[in-house]
Amino acid sequence: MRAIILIMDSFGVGATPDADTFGDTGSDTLGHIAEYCATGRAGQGRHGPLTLPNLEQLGLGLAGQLATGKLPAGFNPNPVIRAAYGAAKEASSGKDTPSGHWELAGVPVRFDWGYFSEPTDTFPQSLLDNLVRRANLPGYLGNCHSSGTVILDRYAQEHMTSGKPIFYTSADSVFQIACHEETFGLERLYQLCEIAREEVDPYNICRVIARPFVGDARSGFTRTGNRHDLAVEPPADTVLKKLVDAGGSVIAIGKISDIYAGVGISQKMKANGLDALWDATLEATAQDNDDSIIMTNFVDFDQNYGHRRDISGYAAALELFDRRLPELYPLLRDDDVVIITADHGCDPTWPGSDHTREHIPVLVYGKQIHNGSLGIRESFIDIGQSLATWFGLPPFSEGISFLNKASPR
Ligand SMILES: O=P(O)(O)O[C@H]1O[C@H](CO)[C@@H](O)[C@H]1O
Ligand SMILES: [Mn+2]
Ligand SMILES: [Mn+2]
Repeated sequence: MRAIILIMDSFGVGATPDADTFGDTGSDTLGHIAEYCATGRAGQGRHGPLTLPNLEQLGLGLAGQLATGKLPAGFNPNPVIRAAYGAAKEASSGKDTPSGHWELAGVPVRFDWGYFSEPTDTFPQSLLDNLVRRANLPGYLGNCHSSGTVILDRYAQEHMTSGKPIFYTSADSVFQIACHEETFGLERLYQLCEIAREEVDPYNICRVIARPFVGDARSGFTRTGNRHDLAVEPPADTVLKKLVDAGGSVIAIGKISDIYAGVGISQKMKANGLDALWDATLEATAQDNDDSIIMTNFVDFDQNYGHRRDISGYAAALELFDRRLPELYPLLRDDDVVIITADHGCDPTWPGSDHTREHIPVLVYGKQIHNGSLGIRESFIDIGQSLATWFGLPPFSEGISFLNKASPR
């Protein structure tokens, strides 16, 4: 038996009851994209209503309706349903990527991460001094909150001439370092991030992220697929770790391995871009790998469209994802389950550039699945608990399974 878990990074389906504590009441990644499409306000590079026929059959529109009370614009109120569908609230205190991923693997993050919250002069001087000394740097640029593309417009040229790395953060518990792959060097950036990982540990920071880029002032600067996240380890055993400990395997595609700090991962497949991530997912699913979890993070939704507040881009990416989905079906076996979900929201119509506190969709497809509503799930932990049940692993102390133990072939 296998579980194929597809994380549509940042694809929320409507604000949770606790969204007010995050300033996110009314945010709705799916609902707002659908509304903008339906009213002709998402027409760059695409046109018309948001068209996701395959996800609709898995209950996406109804999951949105469960979360918000309102069917997303353009969705059929009575679709043919081929899956179990629901929407889940988050138990973790943050709305960041690791919290979301760890929680859906059974391990919520109830402690508070450390944050660098000052908008400018953001990082403690002693941290900056230690980095300059230990990595032998000529200084640094940034030292502020910023979107990762905006900060390149501001500092990339100066970085190239001075050799000073760009340090920045966001509302997340992150220390991000942007450097030019050629002038600064990719390996040197990774080494700097290793040092930074050690230096931010006392501040309880979840991730150090290498954000390499290429280009020049004339042709513009672009970030590359060589991003690398150095996360701390999950605070308890995830369902991935439980499966590997029991002799199964976990195939991590895209940034999944980074997010779980490599813990509970048997094999990594890197891929850059939605199509390449789909190709890798299909390749892994086509292999004979019984007793395994295949897990893919589709980061583009978040990184290229959600944070960039690019509504048309997000809609087009969803439509591409939906078009590729049917390629998965012929590769599935009778004792496989597919779970399509997310880790938080990132409503591209929302002010600012950060994540939004939202329900995630929980779409569950497989021959052994009873189609129909799973309702509102109290936490993402239900996904991890369901996987523990499915694979016959030791259960988590909380979370309610929506799966039965798989009947093997
Ligand atoms: O603006 P960029 O660099 O894409 O940063 C985004 O990516 C980081 C990690 O997900 C978050 O801090 C978020 O703000
Ligand atoms: Mn994320
Ligand atoms: Mn993000």
